[in-house]
Amino acid sequence: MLRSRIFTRAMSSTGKPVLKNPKLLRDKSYVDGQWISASSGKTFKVFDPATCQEIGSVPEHTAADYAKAIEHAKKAFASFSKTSNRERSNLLRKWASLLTENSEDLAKILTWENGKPLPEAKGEIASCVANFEWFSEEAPRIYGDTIPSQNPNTRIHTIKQPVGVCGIITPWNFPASMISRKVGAAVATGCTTVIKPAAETPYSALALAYLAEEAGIPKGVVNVLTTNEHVQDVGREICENPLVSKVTFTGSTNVGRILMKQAASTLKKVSFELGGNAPFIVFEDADIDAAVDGAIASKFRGSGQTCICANRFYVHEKIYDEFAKKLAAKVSGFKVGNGLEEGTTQGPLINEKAVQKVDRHVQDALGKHAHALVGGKPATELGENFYSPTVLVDVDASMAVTQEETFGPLAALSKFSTDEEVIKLANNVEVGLAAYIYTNNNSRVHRVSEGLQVGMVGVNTGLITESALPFGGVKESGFGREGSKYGLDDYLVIKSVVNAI
Ligand SMILES: NC(=O)c1ccc[n+]([C@@H]2O[C@H](COP(=O)([O-])OP(=O)(O)OC[C@H]3O[C@@H](n4cnc5c(N)ncnc54)[C@H](O)[C@@H]3O)[C@@H](O)[C@H]2O)c1
Ligand SMILES: O=CCCC(=O)O
Repeated sequence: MLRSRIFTRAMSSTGKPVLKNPKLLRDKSYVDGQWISASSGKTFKVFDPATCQEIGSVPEHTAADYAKAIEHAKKAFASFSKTSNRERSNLLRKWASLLTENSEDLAKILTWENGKPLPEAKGEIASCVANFEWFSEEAPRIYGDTIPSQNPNTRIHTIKQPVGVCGIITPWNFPASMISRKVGAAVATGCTTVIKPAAETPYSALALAYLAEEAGIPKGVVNVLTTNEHVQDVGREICENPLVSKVTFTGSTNVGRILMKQAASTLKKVSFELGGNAPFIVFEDADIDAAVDGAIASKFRGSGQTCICANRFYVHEKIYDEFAKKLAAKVSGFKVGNGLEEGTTQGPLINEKAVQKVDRHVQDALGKHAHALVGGKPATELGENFYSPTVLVDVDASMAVTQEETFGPLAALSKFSTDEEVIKLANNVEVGLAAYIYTNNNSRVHRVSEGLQVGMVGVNTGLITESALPFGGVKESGFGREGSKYGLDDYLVIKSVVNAI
């Protein structure tokens, strides 16, 4: 029954999504305007996390293959860095409109390899379009300054120039939008790129490369190469190759630490978006129904696998029981299944390891004194990568879920009584990406937002991401801001020109 519904909706009898434009599904890497295999001829397999069926194979590139791509990107930089800002703006606009034209197909590919429900995948593609449009609007406005000198016989002005070749390393949880936020800024500024997508989700990245080619982005500017077993050597190559000027990475804090050490050898510019452990705080004066909706949006998007997902819920003791009951009721109404099936609200996790991590957090909490209002175990009847959306109550700071990012569909609820107490609890972790607060007290909004050690605060909303938002964290969640009016800064260097007259 389940499979037949999936197949009638989006799949052919061969198990591949029915695409209007089959050319979007690429099984080669894109380097210097050519579609290439790995120099060894080796490939690796990619699997659908919902069915565990093979999707296909893509090239298994070595560090030496990436080094060649970096050389091409360096060569392309010589001319691309000299193009006009308007020209680059137009290229980004064209790329954005091709994404819009192909958005249904791109979303299907994304769901197929990542598992998220199709409506969420469509939302992710729309966010890529928004990122490219945003940066196409920023590109013509890269201004320098005229600065009054202390010396009456000297004039100072600054120009902003592209930093150079950018190494881009991205995760599987947003296989398209994490690339678009980085490559959009790179193209806007005149940088060239070598992109390493996650091995779990290479097809969205390759489809973006295909549309870059169609948009007329010059060869060597956008290079996408896939790798799986060589990831550590490739990471080292990107970080240590002297032709690369900047490394931008989204992923886990532990890998961020490795890359930062490696990039230190050539003192590259780095910007890192790393793991989070977002607190979601509901004060006693909050609109409880709105807070429940916000909690669902923040916690369960991507089955809990976004870096800004709420991870720790702190609910005021006066409204705790009501909030918990309402949240559990909504979560029990979720439809868990294959993301390509109509009506699915929760897809699978990316792999078995992810399921094990969620279960470790759940069992640790249950083994202490937490209780499950809903869920609490893997949903093996749906497939090996599914976990039942879970709400736990009576959670406290002794449990792993409050200290580590779960990255899965587990809402863990603790009680608090005072503002000071909850701010302390919220800040008692090493990371600081996002936080959410629900309150109708305006002075509390300011006090608490200012007291939280994070890069982004959602106030009475569980959804904060958009291209206008300076996206990024503090503490061990990394540094640098993507999107927004600041999103180009990491791809530019300021040159000061001092002119004696
Ligand atoms: N801050 C953000 O914007 C953001 C966004 C998405 C994910 N994340 C974080 O990423 C984590 C989940 O994603 P993940 O499991 O893919 O993380 P990950 O760090 O394991 O992988 C991210 C990327 O790094 C690559 N990688 C892994 N080891 C590497 C190495 N030694 N050298 C070079 N590259 C290497 C992977 O192949 C992938 O492309 C979560 O902790 C999440 O919070 C953060
Ligand atoms: O994982 C990163 C979050 C990205 C987003 O919210 O779109």
